[in-house]
Amino acid sequence: MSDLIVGEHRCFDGRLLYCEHQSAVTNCRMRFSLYLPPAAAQGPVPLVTWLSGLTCTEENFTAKAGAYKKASELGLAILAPDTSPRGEGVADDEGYDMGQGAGFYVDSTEAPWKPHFQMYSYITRELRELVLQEFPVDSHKLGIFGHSMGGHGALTIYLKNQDIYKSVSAFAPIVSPMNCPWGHKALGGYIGEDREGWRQYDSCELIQALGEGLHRSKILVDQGLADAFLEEQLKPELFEKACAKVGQKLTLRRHEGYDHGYFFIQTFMDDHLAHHAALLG
Ligand SMILES: N[C@@H](CCC(=O)N[C@@H](CS)C(=O)NCC(=O)O)C(=O)O
Repeated sequence: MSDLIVGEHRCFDGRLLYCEHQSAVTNCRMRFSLYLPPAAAQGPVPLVTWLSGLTCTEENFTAKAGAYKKASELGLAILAPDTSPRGEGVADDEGYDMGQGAGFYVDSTEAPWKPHFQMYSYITRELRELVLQEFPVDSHKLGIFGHSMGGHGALTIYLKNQDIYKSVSAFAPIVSPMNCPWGHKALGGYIGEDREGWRQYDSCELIQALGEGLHRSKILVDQGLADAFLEEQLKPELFEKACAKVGQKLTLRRHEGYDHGYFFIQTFMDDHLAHHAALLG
């Protein structure tokens, strides 16, 4: 048994693991949860990584998304990391939208964030390699999805690493941090005020820059129309336009009455898992 495991629960005949390790990338202890479906007892299974939104730890998705019944049936493993480095020696901000709980899945270049806030490298390199090494997961069948700040993380990480991730989807993603207050604050703080550097973390910019080089897997995005952040922060129409410009297939579903929270997420979770299972095979 892996010595990363600090808690284990049987769940829909699979294993829900809580894990902890010392990260060389974020320079602190990091926690994540990992669901292994029953099929993982027979051999490597596809893995989807879930990236959570602002204020979340690994626990929000694990306890509130209602994902594991379907993941068990489909034979999908799900990895849910924390959203930032944490601890007393780690920089923080008074606001909920910066610092601990708000890593934005970028590699910081600026003080005071740079020594720990390296979430892009942590997710795409260190954590991925650790999970592949320690658990029965198929390195050729990796997908990524997320919510809000984590939707931004999933879309940008997928677009920058299509050799690694074969499927992507998002719930209420921040599609263009270059065009919303959450993004301006986070990218300005973590990357610095030179907006040229922001383009590498903006899914609308990335998709247009890739153009014909795009992987042609369909992207799935769900958005609630009663989401309080829709107009000021999320702006899915910008991603819709960017995808249309380069011929990227996108299913963007707008749902009357749904807000930004995990009840919205759990309502459409099965569709997202089926989307990933179909693309990962
Ligand atoms: N005012 C909210 C804003 C943050 C927020 O809505 N976070 C979303 C992601 S952007 C979330 O998933 N919150 C935790 C939860 O619903 O379990 C708070 O402080 O919780």
